[in-house]
Amino acid sequence: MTSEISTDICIIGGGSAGLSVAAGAVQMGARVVLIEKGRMGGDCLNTGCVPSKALLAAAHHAHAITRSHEFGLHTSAPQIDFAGVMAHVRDVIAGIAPHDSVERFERLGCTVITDTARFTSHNTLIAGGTTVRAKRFVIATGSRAAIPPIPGLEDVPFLTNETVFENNSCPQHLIIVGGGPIGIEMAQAHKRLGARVTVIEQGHILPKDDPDLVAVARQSLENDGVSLYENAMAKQVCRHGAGYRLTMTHKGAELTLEGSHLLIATGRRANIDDLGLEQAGVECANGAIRVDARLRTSNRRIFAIGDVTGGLQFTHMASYDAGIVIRNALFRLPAKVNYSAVPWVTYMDPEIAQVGLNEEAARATHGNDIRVATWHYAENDRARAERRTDGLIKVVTTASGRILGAGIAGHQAGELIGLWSLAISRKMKMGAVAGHIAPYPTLGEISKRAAGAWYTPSLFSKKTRKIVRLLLGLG
Ligand SMILES: Cc1cc2nc3c(=O)[nH]c(=O)nc-3n(C[C@H](O)[C@H](O)[C@H](O)COP(=O)(O)OP(=O)(O)OC[C@H]3O[C@@H](n4cnc5c(N)ncnc54)[C@H](O)[C@@H]3O)c2cc1C
Ligand SMILES: NC(=O)c1ccc[n+]([C@@H]2O[C@H](COP(=O)([O-])OP(=O)(O)OC[C@H]3O[C@@H](n4cnc5c(N)ncnc54)[C@H](O)[C@@H]3O)[C@@H](O)[C@H]2O)c1
Repeated sequence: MTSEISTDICIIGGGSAGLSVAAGAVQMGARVVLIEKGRMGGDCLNTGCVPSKALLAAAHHAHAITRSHEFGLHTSAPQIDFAGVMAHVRDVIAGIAPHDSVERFERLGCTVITDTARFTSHNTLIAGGTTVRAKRFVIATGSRAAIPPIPGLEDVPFLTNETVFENNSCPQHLIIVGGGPIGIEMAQAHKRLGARVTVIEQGHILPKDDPDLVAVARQSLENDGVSLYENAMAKQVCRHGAGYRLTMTHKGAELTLEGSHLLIATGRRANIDDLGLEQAGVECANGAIRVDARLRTSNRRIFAIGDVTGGLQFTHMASYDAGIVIRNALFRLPAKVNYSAVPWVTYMDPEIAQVGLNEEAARATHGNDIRVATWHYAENDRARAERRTDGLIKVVTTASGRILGAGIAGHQAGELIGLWSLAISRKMKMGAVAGHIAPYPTLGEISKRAAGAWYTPSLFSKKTRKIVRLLLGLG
């Protein structure tokens, strides 16, 4: 049976991006059709942020137990029930799922079609037996794991983010190809849950982060016992018994590893195939949908947001993009994206967080006319009390003190980065952060002290001392 629907907005993809537009638009009075071919909630809920953070939470708990003696507490080593850990992961997903469910979106007033969408013309698509005509479309079809051209890989089964959370038994030896956020989070999670773990990275780990922060991450992984091979090239993979044999070159030598499990985490590929983009007049560039600053595609009535645009691939960016689309599509406002204050966090322990420009990027855009202020966790009383003294904050400013970027490697870095995100988006100077009152003893003082450190050279200079002595001399 076929049917036809005419609507205001039709959204393809029920992940973070699509759901954010749908929930906003329908509650603002638009008629919304939402089409999802798989699980509502997309990657973030089912195979991304939520399961990875739930797995990491279990891993960090296990690790904390092993450190109990540092606090004068004596416990035995944690007994890790890997299947139990995975049950916890699934329980966390199940707890959040109702919020992203078909039922909730139908209650909000959306028409939800659970099928695959494909454009048939500039203003029509088909999903299952339904033809949808809409004034505006939003493509939010996300991304999937990109598979690198390693000889032999096409002939062996391997894990990606889509399958790694379905594994119920602890890998004896997990080999991870790719040292980006997925590879590193999964490496630490599995190591702390009892697996032997090896990471093979063609460059250096966490390449999008500041090298000073990455050094903290690398040390932590090495302390945990993760084997890291950086600047290593995987050459060949094959089956070996029930596991895998991987050959790589590293520091000029050829090495062979044998592992029980293989996880590929080498980046993402936008979901643009079989969408009928040609019929819709939507152009792609570099394997992703090309959009302008208003997130419009080459067909001005079709927007694209989230991972499918190949930009910054985070859930918070999917929601941010959704807000821009709502302003453009519903209110006809020419709202444009501004990505100057986008934070991101890798949730290893300690966390690695960045917002705005790191030192290298700031030098590339502002030359050497920048200043860098740092402060170390070891100088923070709360960090000492918690025995979490590894790490630092690094803030980059213009010569006049306008904040360009901040990076934090340390306990709760993800919670601390919000202040800097606000500071950059509000174009604040270091004085604003230096002048605020931070409660004692909190890790938040690290931010204030970094801002204070920025003033140290001028505050405690010969000139200041001269002025103070002069003023005191007045009586
Ligand atoms: C392991 C992992 C951990 C991550 N951790 C974090 C994190 O901690 N923090 C963070 O901010 N980000 C994280 N991310 C990134 C984050 O998950 C993504 O940026 C986000 O999910 C992108 O949302 P999206 O809506 O663009 O795409 P998706 O979530 O991929 O949703 C797209 C949806 O479209 C559907 N679809 C595709 N094609 C069609 C079609 N033709 N018809 C109908 N439906 C279709 C898909 O089934 C899917 O449900 C992580 C990603 C991974 C893989
Ligand atoms: N905490 C978070 O916010 C979080 C967590 C996980 C994922 N994500 C998002 O998902 C995206 C994808 O994550 P990712 O880690 O898969 O991708 P990524 O692109 O960030 O990192 C992939 C890494 O794999 C390496 N690589 C590529 N091909 C290789 C090869 N053949 N051999 C060895 N190494 C190779 C790259 O050099 C790179 O370091 C991230 O960029 C991020 O946007 C976010």
